[in-house]
This record gives sequence, C-alpha cells and structure tokens, in this order.
Amino acid sequence: MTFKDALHTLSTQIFWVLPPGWAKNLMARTRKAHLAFNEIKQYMLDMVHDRRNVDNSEQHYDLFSGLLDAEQHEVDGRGTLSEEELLGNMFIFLLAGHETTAHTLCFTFALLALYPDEQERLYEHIHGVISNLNGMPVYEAVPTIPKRAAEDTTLTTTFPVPSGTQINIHVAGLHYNPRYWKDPHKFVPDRFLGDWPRDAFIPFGLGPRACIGRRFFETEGIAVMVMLVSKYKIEIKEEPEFASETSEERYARITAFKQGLTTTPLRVPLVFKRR
Ligand code: HEM
Repeated sequence: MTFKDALHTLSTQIFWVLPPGWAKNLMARTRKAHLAFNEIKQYMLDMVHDRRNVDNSEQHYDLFSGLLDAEQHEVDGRGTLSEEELLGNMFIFLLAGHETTAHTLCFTFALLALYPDEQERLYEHIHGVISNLNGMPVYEAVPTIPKRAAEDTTLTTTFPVPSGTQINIHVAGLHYNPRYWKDPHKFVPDRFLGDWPRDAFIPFGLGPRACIGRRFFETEGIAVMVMLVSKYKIEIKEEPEFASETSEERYARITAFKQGLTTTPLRVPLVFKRR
C-alpha cells in the first residue's frame, strides 16, 4: 500500500481498527484497515530511521525533529518519549493534521469558486487574507468533538452531567445555529470582520485540549490560499451533464460531503486558470 493510500484508508476507516485483534480478519474492511495501520507504522519507522541515520547532514526545525528530540533528550528534568509514544505522536499528527487541512482547503476553494465576487475581493485584498481566513472552516473539518466529563457538573446551570458522562459537542450544530449567526448557511466572510460570537465558533475546539495544530494550519492554509488565489482564478468545471442545473442544485452538488472522522467533500471539480 502506498503511504497516501494507507493514510486515506485510516482517515476514512479508522474505526475498523478498533475491534479486538481476533476480529481483524472477519471482514474485508477490517483487514484493509489493519493492513493500512501496519503499513503506516512501517512508514513511520522508516522515517525515524532515515532521519536518524541517513538524513543527518543538515539541521531540521520542524515538528518531526521536535518529537525526535523529545525521544532522545530529557527536557527540564522530564523523561523522554518511549518509541511507542514517539510513534503514537507521529501518528496523531499525521491523522489529525492531514485530512482536516486538505478538506478545509478543498471546501474553501469550492466556496470561492461558487462565490466569484468574494474570490475577486480576496484577490484584490490579498493582504486581508488573514481575517478572511476565519471564514474557512464553514464546513467544519471535525464535525463533533468527543469529551468525557472529568467531574460532576451541570450544563446551562440546570442540566446535570455526572462524572464520566460521554459528551459529543456538535460543532456543526453550533456553527449553523441562527441564534448566534445571521443567515448561517450563507458564505459571508465579512461576518468575521466585526463583532462576532467567538464562543459559537469552535472549529479547533476550546480549552487545554484544543487543536495543537491550529497555528500550523493557519500558517499553512494562508500560505496555500494566498499562493493559489493570487495566481489562479478558481472556477467550477463546466460539465455537459450538469448544464441545466439551477444554482441551488449546483451549490448542493459542489458542497456535498460525507461524514467520517472528518467532513469529507465528495467531488469538487475545479478549474484553476492562470490570471
Ligand atoms: C483545518 C484544520 C484543523 C482543524 C479544523 C482541526 C480541529 C481539531 C479539533 C476540533 C480537535 C479536538 C479539540 C478538542 O478536543 O477540544 C483537534 C485536536 C488535535 N489536532 Fe487539529 N485540526 C486541524 C489541523 C491540525 C493540524 C495541521 C495538526 C498537526 C500538525 C493537528 C493536530 C491535532 C492534534 C495532535 C490534536 C489532539 C490534541 C490533544 O488531544 O491535546 N490539527 N483538532
């Protein structure tokens, strides 16, 4: 399996690795998920080996080097990472950082193609891209955030939540709630320029376990978007079989998704034309 196939299989079918080991040969999809899991482990071991033994001619300043350092050196008297912890951290960074970023950028380009006026404004004011970028996770890459109550508490002061209760925070439900957002289904990047309800926008979660890769994504996402929008005009590909669709049908087709670990776009045929 290629690295790309293994990562994609795990991103879309990670839950099939969870049944106990004896069950892994029961179905084609559990077999495939386990195969992908083992392949990724092997790829990660190869990366560690290469970085340690082959590629040590230059100094690296990236996330991967930080993890390798943490495995090899004690920091502030704190212990090192075991190899299992190193691989576990590499795995979560790969899984949590890959499709979230790819799908968010994909939906962003789809929306810019569906709203050419907004794309032109972004092109004209490319330096305003940072504030506009807040509009990106309209289709939240992570649709629900699972949590477990660490102690007895209450929600909205009346609803009791005993310690140990499993809670799923419905991110999409919050982002489309008309109580907090005017016309929540409209793509209006300007809504993030003035005063907006910050507690009702949590694409990266909140609190001490919020997304550790947020800044990484915001840097990477802005760089990719600025590069592409400044050089290309992004359009929806014209296909004869859809020639008679209404604009609503077109919008629904382009933004259709399936829900897995992340919100996954189904098919987004875009054309990037050189400006
Ligand atoms: C559009 C991009 C991304 C979105 C929407 C996103 C969203 C999230 C969300 C909702 C969580 C759970 C937060 C919580 O439990 O409260 C999370 C956790 C996490 N994310 Fe991201 N993420 C993105 C990109 C990235 C990237 C690029 C990386 C790594 C380079 C990353 C690494 C992680 C890790 C390691 C965690 C687990 C943190 C922990 O449990 O302490 N994410 N992310």
